[in-house]
Amino acid sequence: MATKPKLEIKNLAVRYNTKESSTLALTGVDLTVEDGEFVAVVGPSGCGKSTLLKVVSNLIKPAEGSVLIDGEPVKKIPDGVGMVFQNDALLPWKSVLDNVRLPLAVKNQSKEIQEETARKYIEMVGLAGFEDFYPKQLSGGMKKRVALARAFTYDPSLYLMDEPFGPLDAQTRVIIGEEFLKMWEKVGKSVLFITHDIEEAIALADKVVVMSNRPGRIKAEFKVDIERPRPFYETRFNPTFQRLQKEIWQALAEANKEVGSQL
Ligand SMILES: Nc1ncnc2c1ncn2[C@@H]1O[C@H](COP(=O)(O)OP(=O)(O)OP(=O)(O)O)[C@@H](O)[C@H]1O
Repeated sequence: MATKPKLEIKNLAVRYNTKESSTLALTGVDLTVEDGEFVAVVGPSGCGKSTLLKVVSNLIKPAEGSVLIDGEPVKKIPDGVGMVFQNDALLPWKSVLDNVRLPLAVKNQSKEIQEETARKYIEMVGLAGFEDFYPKQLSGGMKKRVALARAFTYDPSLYLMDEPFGPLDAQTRVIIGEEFLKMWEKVGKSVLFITHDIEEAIALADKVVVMSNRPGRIKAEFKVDIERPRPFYETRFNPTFQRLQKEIWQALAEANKEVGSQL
């Protein structure tokens, strides 16, 4: 029997209304994330990628269409959804260990479980030995690792990620991407991942979705038929990767040329 998709977005339209203006940010968006699937979304700046995540996390309401998680319409910030955003804030007054165990403290798990789980993920992101450090003592890349460890500690069934490696330099991006991919391949949860980086999208995802200029629509979808586990960096020398890279560049170039309706 086919399992229900983790996330189903149907005929979604989103409009930002102010006293002076009304902006159609998304229109006719259909997108599915299957259970355990990693979907990356790329698209021109301002095409509505962040808006899409905000609707899924119920931070804004759509003008039309529906968002279903596990077949149920989203009515509040859904349980079991973990968010990692570009400028993910750690609590500056809490140590690395306390930041990472926070989601379990909120869930009232025992102190032993909190510590054991948090230490496991701190080690997995390569920060063993830094448990008692405070955020101000860490580099940008290390803070990002702490944020990822915290997301994994929360253990959501659906990850919503908006440019999670955004502020990092190119080399750190690759290192963190590698760590993240290894961790994700172990847990295998559903992910909706926004990025402007085509190579990152192909290296990570099962499916890459290209959005058009505003108002954002789905322009094309590409299945990434590259076996797992994948080496995050070396994957880019795989012929399938290179073919996809070319096709996605072309789709994006066309999407960039399209002049969308401004209303
Ligand atoms: N709060 C808001 N009020 C009015 N318009 C908004 C608001 N937030 C976003 N927009 C508009 O909606 C459109 C989509 O914005 P969004 O941030 O979703 O794009 P994006 O694809 O994530 O962009 P980028 O890649 O540059 O981060 C843009 O034209 C933007 O100006």
